[in-house]
Amino acid sequence: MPAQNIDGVLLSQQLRGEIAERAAKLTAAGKQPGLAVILVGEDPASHVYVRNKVKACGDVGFHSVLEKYEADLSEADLLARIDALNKDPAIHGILVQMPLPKHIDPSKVIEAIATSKDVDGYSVLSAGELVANLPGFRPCTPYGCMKLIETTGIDLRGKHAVVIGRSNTVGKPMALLLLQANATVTICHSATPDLGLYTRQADVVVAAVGRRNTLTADMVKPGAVVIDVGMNRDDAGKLCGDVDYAGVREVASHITPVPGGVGPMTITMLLMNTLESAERVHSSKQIVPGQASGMDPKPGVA
Ligand SMILES: Nc1nc(=O)c2c([nH]1)NC[C@@H]1CN(c3ccc(C(=O)N[C@@H](CCC(=O)O)C(=O)O)cc3)C=[N+]21
Repeated sequence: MPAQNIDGVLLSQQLRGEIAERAAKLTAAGKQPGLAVILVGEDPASHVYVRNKVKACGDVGFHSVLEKYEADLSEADLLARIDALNKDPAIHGILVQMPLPKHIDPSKVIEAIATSKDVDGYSVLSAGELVANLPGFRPCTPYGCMKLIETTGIDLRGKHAVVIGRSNTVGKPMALLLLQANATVTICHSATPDLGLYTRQADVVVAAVGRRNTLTADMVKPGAVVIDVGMNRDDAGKLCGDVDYAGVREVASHITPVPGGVGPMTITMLLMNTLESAERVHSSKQIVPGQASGMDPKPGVA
């Protein structure tokens, strides 16, 4: 029996419905959620993504502002814009679309965003909150992957999850989220000599490599859950993931398609983070030493 398709468009629709309801309550109370999206330069793909994000905001009743700048915008001017948005009470989330032009240091820009508005979850402080199990904004793509995995009903406790890829935006946070859900986690990457050796033992595989056909049917344990974060083009120029969907579908129990899997969920979790920022769900922004709410329940237990 072929794998069940995990439909990221459908799950996004459901979650965006809930987000819209919660947003309407805030708006009625005079606190409409607001997202600012900044785009620098001419990258055509970035223009498409940014347009989708702004449209998604409108669909759930958020206020949004899109600021587009020429590729020669100075780093200082960009930092000044972020500073103004940090202080703007109508804005609860700030997203600076990556990649930035080469003369701008992405790390400087990300760290300039107030942690309370870092809805991408890209800053060092947000990353630290994830590592420490503290409340905070989780990076949208791995956060969305966790929601997709949840729909399969799999209990991750005691399961082996293999993440392929170690980027700061996907692979590393993905591994931490799976770990937090009590999976045993293996991280594989470009220097892993025999990928199949690991993936064949996996109950869950998350592929986030950026190379098509990285995961093929012979590398997958029967019944595994397969999440495809890849965004590549095939020879015909069609969007495809890192997974050989047609082959792996015959072996896995559940699999996400590309497009229509992880991509839409990335935008949905951006909306969720922005909503929770407006609701001030994560109010832990001053970290008080010794009061970390995410302390391990039983200190000393590995
Ligand atoms: N600061 C920042 N935050 C980001 O979250 C961020 C970024 N920079 N830079 C670029 C990447 C890429 N990204 C995508 C989000 C949704 C889809 C998406 O919805 N994809 C659709 C298909 C879209 C199509 O057909 O081209 C899908 O998979 O079904 C894709 C890519 C967010 N990114």
